[in-house]
Amino acid sequence: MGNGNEDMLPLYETVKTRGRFVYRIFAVTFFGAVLLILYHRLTHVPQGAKWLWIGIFLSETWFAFYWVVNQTLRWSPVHRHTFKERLYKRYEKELPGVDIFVCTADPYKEPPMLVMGTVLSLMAYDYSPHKLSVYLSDDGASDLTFYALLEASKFAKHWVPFCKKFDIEPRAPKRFFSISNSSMDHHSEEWTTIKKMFEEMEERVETAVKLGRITEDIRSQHKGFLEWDKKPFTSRDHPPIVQILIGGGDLKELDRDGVPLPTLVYLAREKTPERPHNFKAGAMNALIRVSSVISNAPIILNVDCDMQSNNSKSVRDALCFLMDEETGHHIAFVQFPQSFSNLTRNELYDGFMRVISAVNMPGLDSQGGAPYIGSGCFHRRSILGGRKFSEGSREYLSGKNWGKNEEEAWTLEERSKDVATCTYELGTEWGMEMGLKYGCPVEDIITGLSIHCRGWRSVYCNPSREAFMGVTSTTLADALVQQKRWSEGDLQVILSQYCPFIYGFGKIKMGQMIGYSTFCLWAANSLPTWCYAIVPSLCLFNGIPLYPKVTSPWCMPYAFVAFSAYGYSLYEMLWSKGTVKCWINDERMWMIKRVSSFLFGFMDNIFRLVGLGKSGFEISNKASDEDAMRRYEQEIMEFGVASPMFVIVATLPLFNLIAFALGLKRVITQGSSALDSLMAQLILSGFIVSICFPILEALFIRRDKGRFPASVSCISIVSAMLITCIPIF
Ligand SMILES: O=c1ccn([C@@H]2O[C@H](COP(=O)(O)OP(=O)(O)O[C@H]3O[C@H](CO)[C@@H](O)[C@H](O)[C@H]3O)[C@@H](O)[C@H]2O)c(=O)[nH]1
Ligand SMILES: [Mn+2]
Repeated sequence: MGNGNEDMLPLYETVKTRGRFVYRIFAVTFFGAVLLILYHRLTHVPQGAKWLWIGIFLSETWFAFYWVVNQTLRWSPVHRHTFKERLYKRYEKELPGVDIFVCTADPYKEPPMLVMGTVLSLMAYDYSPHKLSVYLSDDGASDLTFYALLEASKFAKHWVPFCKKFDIEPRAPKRFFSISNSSMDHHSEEWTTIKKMFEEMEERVETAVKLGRITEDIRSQHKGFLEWDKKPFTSRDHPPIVQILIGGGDLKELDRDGVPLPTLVYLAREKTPERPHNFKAGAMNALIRVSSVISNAPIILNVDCDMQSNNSKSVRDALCFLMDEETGHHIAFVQFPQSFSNLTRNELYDGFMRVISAVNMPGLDSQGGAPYIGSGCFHRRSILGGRKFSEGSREYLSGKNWGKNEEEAWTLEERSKDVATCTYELGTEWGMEMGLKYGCPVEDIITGLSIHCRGWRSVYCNPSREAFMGVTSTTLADALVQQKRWSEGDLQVILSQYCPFIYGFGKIKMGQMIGYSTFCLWAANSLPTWCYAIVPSLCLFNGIPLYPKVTSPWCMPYAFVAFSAYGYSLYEMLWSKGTVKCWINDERMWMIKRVSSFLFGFMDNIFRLVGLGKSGFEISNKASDEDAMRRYEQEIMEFGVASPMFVIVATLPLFNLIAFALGLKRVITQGSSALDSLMAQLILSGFIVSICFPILEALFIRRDKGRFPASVSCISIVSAMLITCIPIF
C-alpha cells in the first residue's frame, strides 16, 4: 500500500463480538420460558398463602424486567483495538499535552507509599515529559503525603530514566520489584542500586507515617512545609496549598541523564467546616482550575490514588481514539477498566468487576459510550468544562501551539491558590454545568451521563496488557461499604432530575438509557432478593408448595430458567477469564450485596427523599492489617467487625439452614408426595445454604479473628429463629 493511503487509515478499529446469533436465540428462548413462568404464576394462584404467592410473583416479575434491561448490554457488544504505530508515524512530533490528576484523601486509609507508586508510574509514561504534568490532590491535607511526594520527586530523577532505558513494565516501583528480579532482566547492577534507593526512600516515608508527624529535620528540607504553620490546622479546616515540586520556569528538574521531568504539583484545596467540599468531585474541579493556570493541557487523565499505571503506552492508546481523523472529534472520553493487582486467585470479593469489564462495559460502549467510572479515564478538558457537541466545531488536538506556563513557580502557586479556595465557586456553574457534578456519591456516573447527553460519545478501551492496576477491598466489610455507596449513588441518579430516561430523553439512544439503568437499578434488586431468600424456605417447612410439582410439565420452564441462568453466568465468568471458583464466590457476593449493601443503599435513598439525612462518601480502605491479610490471601472470608450489615449476612443463610433441615424432616416423614411438591423449595434453600457455606462456617466452626463477633452471631441466631416463627396465613 502506498504512503498516501496509509495516511488515511484509521487509528483504531471496532470489532463486534462473535457468536451473537447463538446468544440471541438463547435469549429469546429464555425469555419465552420466563413468560411461561409468569403465566403459570397468574393462572395458578392458590387459596392459602395467596400473598406469599403474589410476593414471589412480583419478585419474579422484577427479575424478569431486570433481565430484559440487561439484554441491551449483551445484544451487540463491541471491542476496540488501537493502532499505535500509525499514531507514532503521523503525529509523534505534535502530540498534545496531558494533565494527570491523582486524588487522595486520607494518609491512613490510602498509604502515601501506595500513592507515590501511582505518581511515579504515571511520571514514567512513555510520553514526552515536557508534555506531561502530574497533579496530586490531597483532600487529607497531610504533610505526610506532601513529604512522600517530595521524596518521590527526588527519586523520580532516577526512576524515570531507568524505566525508559530498560523499557520496563510495570512502572510502579514496588510492583516492578516484586515481579522482576535482577538476573532475569540483564541489568543487575543498576537494578540493585535503584532498588536500594527505592527501599531507602520507602523506609524514610514509612518511618514518618508511623511517627505520625514531620520532624524538624525533614521540615527544614523544603519551604513547602511552612504551609502547615497555620494553627489550628486540620484536614477539614485549612487554607489552600499549592506546591510545585517540579516545573514552572525555574524549577525545571532534569533527570540524571539531563532529560527534563514531567511537572509535579501538590494541591490541597482550601477547606472550611462551613462549606460542603463535595468529596472527589470538589477535588477534581479544583484540579481542573489549578492545572489550567500551570499547564492547561487539552487532555486530562484522572486516576484514583491506588490506580497505578500498568502499561506505559496508555496515553497513546487513548490518543488513537481522540485523534482519529474520522470519528475522534465526536469522542469525549476514553475509559479504561479498573483492574486490581491484589486479587486472590479466585477473587473472593470482587469477581463481578471482571464480568463488568469484559461484558457490561463493551455492551454500553456499543450503545453510545461506556460510562465514566471515575478512574482510568482520559477526558478532553474543553468538554469537562461544559462544551456541547456540534458537527461544525472540531477540536484539533495538537502540541504545536501549546506549552506549559513558564512563569516562576511561586507566581504560579499564588495564582493557583486563588482558584483553589472555598469561595471561588460561589455563584458559578462549577459542580453544575462545569466540571464534575456535585451532590451524588457517584459523581463519575452522573458526570459521564451529562456528557453523553450533550451529544458526545465515549469509548471503552481494554488492551490485553491492563492499563491500570488498583487495590481492591481485602475485607468483606470494606467491600460492602463500597458497594453500598455505589448502589446508593446509582439509584439516586435514576430518582433525580438526571434519570437517564428523562434527562436523556431525545438526547441519547434508548439502548444507552437502558444500559445506564442496569447500574442504577442495582439497589432496587434488594427487596425482591430478600423475598426470594425467605418466602420459599418459610413455606417449605410449613408445607406450602410455591412451585409446580416435579412431575408436572409446568416444572420445565422453572427448571430451564434456573439452570440456564446460572449456567450462562458461569459461561460469562469463564469467558471473562475467571475460574469456576471465581464464579461461586461471585454468586455468593451478589447474594450478600443484594441483601445487605443494596438494601442499605435503597433505604438511604428513601430516607434522603423524605428529608432525613443526606449521602456522604466513605473512602475505601487501601491498607489492611497483617492478620486479616493472611486470611485474605488464603481466601478465607473476613467477618471480624460488628457491622449491622453482617447481621443480615449471617441471618439469611442461618434461617435457610433451619428451613432446609425442617423441610427435609417434613419430606422424610410425609413421603413422596411432599417431596414432589416441595422439591423446588428444598433445592432453593439447599442452594442458598451451600453457596453461603463459608458464612455458616464462620458462625459455628471457625476460631480465628475473622469469624463473626459474638454480638453479631447472637443477634443473627435470634433473628433467624424469629423468622422461622413467622406465621403463615
Ligand atoms: O473527599 C474525598 C473522597 C475521596 N476522594 C478520592 O476519590 C477516590 C475514590 O475513592 P475510593 O474510596 O477509592 O472509592 P472507590 O469506590 O474505589 O471509587 C470509585 O467510585 C467512586 C464513586 O463512588 C469514584 O469517585 C471513583 O473514581 C471510583 O474509582 C480516591 O482516590 C479518594 O482519595 C477524594 O479525593 N476526596
Ligand atoms: Mn478505590
